[in-house]
Amino acid sequence: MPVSVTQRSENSHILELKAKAYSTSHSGVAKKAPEQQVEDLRRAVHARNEGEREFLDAVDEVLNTLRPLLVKYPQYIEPFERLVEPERQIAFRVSWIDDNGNQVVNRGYRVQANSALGPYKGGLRFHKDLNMSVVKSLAFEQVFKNSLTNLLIGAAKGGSDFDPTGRSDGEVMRFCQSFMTELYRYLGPDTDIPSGDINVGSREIGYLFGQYKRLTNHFNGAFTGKDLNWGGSNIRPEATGYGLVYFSEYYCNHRRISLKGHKSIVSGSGNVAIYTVEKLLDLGSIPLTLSDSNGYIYEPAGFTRKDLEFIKELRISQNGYLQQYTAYSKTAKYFPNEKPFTVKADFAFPCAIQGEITLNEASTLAKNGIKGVFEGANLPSSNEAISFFKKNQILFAPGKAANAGGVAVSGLEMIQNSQRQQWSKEVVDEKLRLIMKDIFDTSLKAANDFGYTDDIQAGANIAGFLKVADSMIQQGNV
Ligand SMILES: NC(=O)c1ccc[n+]([C@@H]2O[C@H](COP(=O)([O-])OP(=O)(O)OC[C@H]3O[C@@H](n4cnc5c(N)ncnc54)[C@H](O)[C@@H]3O)[C@@H](O)[C@H]2O)c1
Repeated sequence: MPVSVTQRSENSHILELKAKAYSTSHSGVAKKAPEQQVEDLRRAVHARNEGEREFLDAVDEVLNTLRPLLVKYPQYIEPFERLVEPERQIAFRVSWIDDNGNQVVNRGYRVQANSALGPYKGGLRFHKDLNMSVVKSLAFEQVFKNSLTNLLIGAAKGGSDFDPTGRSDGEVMRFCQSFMTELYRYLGPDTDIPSGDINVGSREIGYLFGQYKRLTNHFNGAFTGKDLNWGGSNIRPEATGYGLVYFSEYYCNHRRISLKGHKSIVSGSGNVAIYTVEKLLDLGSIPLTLSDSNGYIYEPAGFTRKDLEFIKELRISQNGYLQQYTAYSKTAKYFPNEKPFTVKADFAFPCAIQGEITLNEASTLAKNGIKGVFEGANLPSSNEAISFFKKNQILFAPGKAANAGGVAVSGLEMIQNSQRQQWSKEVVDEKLRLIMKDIFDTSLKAANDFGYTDDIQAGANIAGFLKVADSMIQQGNV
């Protein structure tokens, strides 16, 4: 039997035995040294996915930390080789009619990365820059994240290059209906359960679910992130931001530092950023910034709860660009076309989009004395930035662990749906807190077990991988 991550240090001799058994049974096939096999695999993945920069960066990020494990226990090289190839990739035309009667053609995607632990699960994103490489990178990342939640969910990601900014409700609805008319055949409560992501909130989930129900004649839990009235979970909108701050608190406590009374940079101003700021305020921390794709706002004494309520309203209004905040606040400064990572602060919470922290931003953050970077967004830091943080003893929590609260509460929504129940806010929040604690503890233990001390990025990759890989081995070569 493969051993679970939590048993791993006690049973490391079992892994050694399995490694020996594996090398004996594969002695005729695996002639090359494991180091060479891993390097060959890396090259093959790069050649097969040439030009898919985002996807290859995501694979390299994981492989960099898994390499020692794969070399020591080569029985895991084969499952890794299968894991980097998504089980299914769907790309499709989404044709719809805008308010002026014109035809618009967009592209839809769903990448079903891995189902070793359960039905595919992961968000849908509507963003003009979305392409197959980005979707594959996010789906790959989701494999490790979902594994860490311990909720028995597989991994997927999807969306479209449709940009809902400035579109009417009617246009968004017609787009969602056309999108779902193709995607519905790949979904279902035991098959694939999407939720929201950038620009896909409760309005879009409503339109998508409505069309799914019309086409399948089933009212079931094929979506999460639903409205509370028809099967949503309490705390789902807040879950990613709250979970991020809980996770950061556990990491800071471990290093005997505190978020309380310290200043934070937050990027983004969407779902994740807003509830990150809300929870930071609960803890007595001082959030200084928020941003969108046009620039950032800086509130020198930190946002108050009243400021946050204004920002929430701004977001709901269709033209809610962040710049409008300066008409409300006399003290805030707005910096067009800039990112907030030049502001001097103790902690950074990137909560907008992938690739927002490159080596440039990382070194500026370090010069300004940053103590920790906790990712609310998926893949916001480049691989060079991550190495830089680690070399400079800056705490770094990768999104796959730190922002897993969103998918975790989606998993709890699935449980509530199948039981036809709705739990209270307090119950869901407590479960969220425990899940984030468990992810932190599991990642820390895996890091310790494999010689990475408290490197949570390495620990999260190892713990997330081993559970999926062991399950893949048990389920045979499929
Ligand atoms: N919603 C969730 O539950 C969840 C869970 C895990 C991870 N995430 C990740 O968190 C991030 C934010 O998602 P969200 O749900 O808050 O989405 P959202 O649509 O609510 O907000 C997205 C934010 O990103 C900003 N943004 C978009 N493009 C940008 C660009 N090019 N440069 C700078 N800012 C840009 C938008 O202005 C907005 O403030 C994404 O990386 C997403 O994948 C979300």
